[in-house]
Amino acid sequence: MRSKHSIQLQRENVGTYDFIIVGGGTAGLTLANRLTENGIHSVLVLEAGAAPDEVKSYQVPGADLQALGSPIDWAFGTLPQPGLNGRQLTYNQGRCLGGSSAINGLAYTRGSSSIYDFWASLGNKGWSWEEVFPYFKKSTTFNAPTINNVSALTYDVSIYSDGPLQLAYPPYVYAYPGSEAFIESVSTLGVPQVEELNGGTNVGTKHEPYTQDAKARRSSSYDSFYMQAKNRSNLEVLTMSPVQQVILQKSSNGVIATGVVYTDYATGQTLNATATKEVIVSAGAIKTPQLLMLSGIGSTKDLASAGIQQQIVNENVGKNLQDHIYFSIIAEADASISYSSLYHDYSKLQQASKEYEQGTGPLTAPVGLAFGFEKVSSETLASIGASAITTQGRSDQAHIEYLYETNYYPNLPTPHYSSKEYNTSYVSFTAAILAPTSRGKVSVLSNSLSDPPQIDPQYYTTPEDVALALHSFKQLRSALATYAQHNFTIGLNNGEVAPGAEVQTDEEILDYIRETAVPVWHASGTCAMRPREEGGVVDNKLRVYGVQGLRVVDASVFPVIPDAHTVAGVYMVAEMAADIIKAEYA
Ligand SMILES: Cc1cc2nc3c(=O)[nH]c(=O)nc-3n(C[C@H](O)[C@H](O)[C@H](O)COP(=O)(O)OP(=O)(O)OC[C@H]3O[C@@H](n4cnc5c(N)ncnc54)[C@H](O)[C@@H]3O)c2cc1C
Repeated sequence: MRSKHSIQLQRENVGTYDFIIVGGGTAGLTLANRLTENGIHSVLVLEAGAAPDEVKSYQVPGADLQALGSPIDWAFGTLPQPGLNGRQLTYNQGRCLGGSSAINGLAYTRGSSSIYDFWASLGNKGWSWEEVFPYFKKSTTFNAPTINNVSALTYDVSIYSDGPLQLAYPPYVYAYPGSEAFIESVSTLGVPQVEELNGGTNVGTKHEPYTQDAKARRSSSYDSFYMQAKNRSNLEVLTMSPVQQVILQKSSNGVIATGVVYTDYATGQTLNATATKEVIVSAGAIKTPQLLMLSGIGSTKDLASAGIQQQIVNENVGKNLQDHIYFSIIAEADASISYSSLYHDYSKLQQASKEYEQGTGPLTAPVGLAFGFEKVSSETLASIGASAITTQGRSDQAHIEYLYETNYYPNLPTPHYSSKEYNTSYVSFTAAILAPTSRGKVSVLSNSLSDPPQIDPQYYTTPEDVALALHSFKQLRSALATYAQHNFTIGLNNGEVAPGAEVQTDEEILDYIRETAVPVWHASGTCAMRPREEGGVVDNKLRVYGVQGLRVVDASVFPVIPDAHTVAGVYMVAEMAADIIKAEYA
């Protein structure tokens, strides 16, 4: 779909704006809203994909996994991963207005204050928790639950405000006993049940709010920031318009970004648009470094091997890729607490759809239903061989996330596709490392946007990451044993079907993890905000080193990945960036 704005733009060939934003995703649409709200600046957003309504079920929280592989997903692939026994993973990223906020798992988590204080300590003045917190708050509205009969549905309304992004607990969890039992089980691991996790202390277990409104519809940046701004006359949004290159001009004052080259899919034309003030790249942590490289900004070796003429040398572009990665222990469970049947019995799915129309039932909630964030003590980190984490300024944060999934997760290998297992239901106990020490890379294969970026996350390639993975597996097994006392699981060994009780030694456990882990899709850090000589691509005002009029605003600027799901941090970065930019052009 093309927006009406795009048709108008095409006809009139209006090509000059104050700001051009590349990518109408999470950060891009947040920024577009804030930069146009004073009515002074004109903004063009160029988005490679369509509007998310192309896949209307994107709005249904419980259909979150169905968006993967659909037309609004880039569905990239990784390079073979040495830490995953050579497996190549699909790497999903949103390709539509709303970007990844339109296809993600909806969890809204800000992370520990110490992460942002750490960002500031890395040479990023202005980014401490105290300074970023108002921007987390500004973007959100929290819709308090109408029923208060669930002990883990707690919240502190003072840390949210009246921003466009809607947050809520799904109606389904009001009456769902499974996640309460999970929270209780995780609390036996030394992870206390807490009232709120988004106020700067990200250690504990509870339900978390989701990016959905009071009627259980997804609130992506498209549904929130874009919908609020879409009729402003100073905002133009072009869908199906991938940017091929940022135009850089050399002058006596240095290199200046003056606009972009983009392809208009509707007409097949390749056009220019001009920015009188700035080009802002918000194409996400995978595509932003790719676009900078295609524009001639990057490492000499990488650009030369791809046949790209270098404009600016920056060895750090695409480096420092950080991500979280999940694995799960899966247990057979009573059908009443599992979503499994929705994946193999269409009558159940149809029933759930009808319930959703009434604002109830399993589709009001995403598949990941309850959370626990463990801060591993320095003593334990030392005893498992992960003490390097403490010396890297990351001792005061959550190191592991525990997540409760109401189905067989990840869905490969999937026993319910075989006839023997057809009617079996499952729940999954999932763990992710939140303080990865491994670092990967995004690079380019050629000088064409048509070639996919080369994604190499390097999961589980450091001893610390492996040690934390093993630790979390053992923690998950004990949590499952507690959970089994509620009689929700079926069968021996607390219902465990994967990997199964025969997997016991560290070597066997690690092999299972390497064979089954999947990304959490939190790609960050590939255009890090840091001093240039310490690995940076942008400064603390998010300006690309060596180029005037060019900024990056998206997950790629995170210098260090937060100990949480990343979307809240992206909204915060975009809110901050908008104020930084508006102050510069006031
Ligand atoms: C499947 C999945 C599940 C996730 N689950 C969660 C979760 O539950 N909670 C959470 O907090 N986080 C989650 N995340 C992560 C979170 O959604 C992302 O970190 C965040 O949305 C990234 O925002 P961004 O602005 O950096 O990039 P995006 O939102 O991905 O936006 C980038 C945009 O740029 C566009 N684009 C790219 N290249 C070009 C080009 N050349 N020209 C024009 N446009 C271009 C893309 O199409 C896209 O719309 C998930 C992510 C995924 C993919």
